[in-house]
Amino acid sequence: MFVGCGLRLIQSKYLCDLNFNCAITGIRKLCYQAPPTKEKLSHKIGFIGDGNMAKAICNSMVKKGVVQYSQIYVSSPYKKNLHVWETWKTNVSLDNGDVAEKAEIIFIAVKPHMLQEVMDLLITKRKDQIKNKLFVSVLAGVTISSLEKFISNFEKCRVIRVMPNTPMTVGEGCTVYTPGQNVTEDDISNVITILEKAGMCRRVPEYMINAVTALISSGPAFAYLIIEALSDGAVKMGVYRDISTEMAAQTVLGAAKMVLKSQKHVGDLKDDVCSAGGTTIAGIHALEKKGVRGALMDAIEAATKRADELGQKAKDQ
Ligand SMILES: NC(=O)C1=CN([C@@H]2O[C@H](COP(=O)(O)OP(=O)(O)OC[C@H]3O[C@@H](n4cnc5c(N)ncnc54)[C@H](OP(=O)(O)O)[C@@H]3O)[C@@H](O)[C@H]2O)C=CC1
Ligand SMILES: O=C(O)[C@@H]1CCC=N1
Repeated sequence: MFVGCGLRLIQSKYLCDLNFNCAITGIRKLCYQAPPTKEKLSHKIGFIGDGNMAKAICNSMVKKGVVQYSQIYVSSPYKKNLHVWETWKTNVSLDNGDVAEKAEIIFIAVKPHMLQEVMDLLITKRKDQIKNKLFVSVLAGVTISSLEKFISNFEKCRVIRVMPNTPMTVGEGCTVYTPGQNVTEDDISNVITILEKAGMCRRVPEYMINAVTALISSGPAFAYLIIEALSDGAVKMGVYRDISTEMAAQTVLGAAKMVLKSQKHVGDLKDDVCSAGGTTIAGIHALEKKGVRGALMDAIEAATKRADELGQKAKDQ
């Protein structure tokens, strides 16, 4: 079928195949195979850690009707942090043990360096009360084997490592997950019900997850920087700031949708915009002279290496 086709055609056909969920094998097939999701969950969902990621997951679940705020349990040692959760009428506690004891699906959403302290306290204070739970880690870099070291202290507990991103707040998230051993199909179904309603959700083998963390979890920050810089350029050339930022964001959003929906290779889409002797190719030349592609590749490499380091630190603890 592809004999004599250019690489771009093969790649764009490949993207279509992925979109239509056909003709894929091996690890790629694994990425797209998942148990069916559910409409709603009746479980109590816990968050140990009350920050940006916990809020993004909680609010996207509630917005999509997967759970109600009354099903959410959240803890932080700092009362001031819990105020906003109280206004949502979730169940709050200053003791992580309460959340681990009451909730059935528990998101660990603290910073990676806090993991040891948090889990050691749970083991010391609540080991016998915490049974049959599903722990879901969003910690950058921290491996399933590091997590299972702690989880194995609690009877019949299981762990899934997920890597989400904050755009799930607006229903445009991108999340990956890797199940630990002993996780059931129903566990996976419950977790992807939460994640898929908030955007794209794919399973990946664990060896990919740090690079994917760089791409999808750090990626929004890279995209914000690019949008801000595009807006700065327009301001420099005389466009008002408020409209330039809005237009820069909509342009990036539109370009992203073209990549996902047009079934064309991303390079062909770029070429479609570049008229011979026109404005765009002049801009592309300026970007290439500054090494923008290399800079973005370096950003993914640096963020991946940092996730590797965070994972190593957690292992060494
Ligand atoms: N932000 C993102 O886009 C993404 C983050 N992640 C991961 O999510 C995790 C959380 O990140 P993020 O939400 O950004 O971080 P935040 O700092 O916003 O949230 C962590 C929260 O945990 C609180 N906290 C501190 N100590 C404890 C404790 N002992 N028990 C319970 N809570 C505690 C912190 O309080 P205080 O601030 O007052 O110390 C803070 O509010 C990290 O592991 C990160 O790698 C993954 C993907 C994307
Ligand atoms: O910067 C961080 O470490 C976290 C994890 C990925 C996105 N934010």
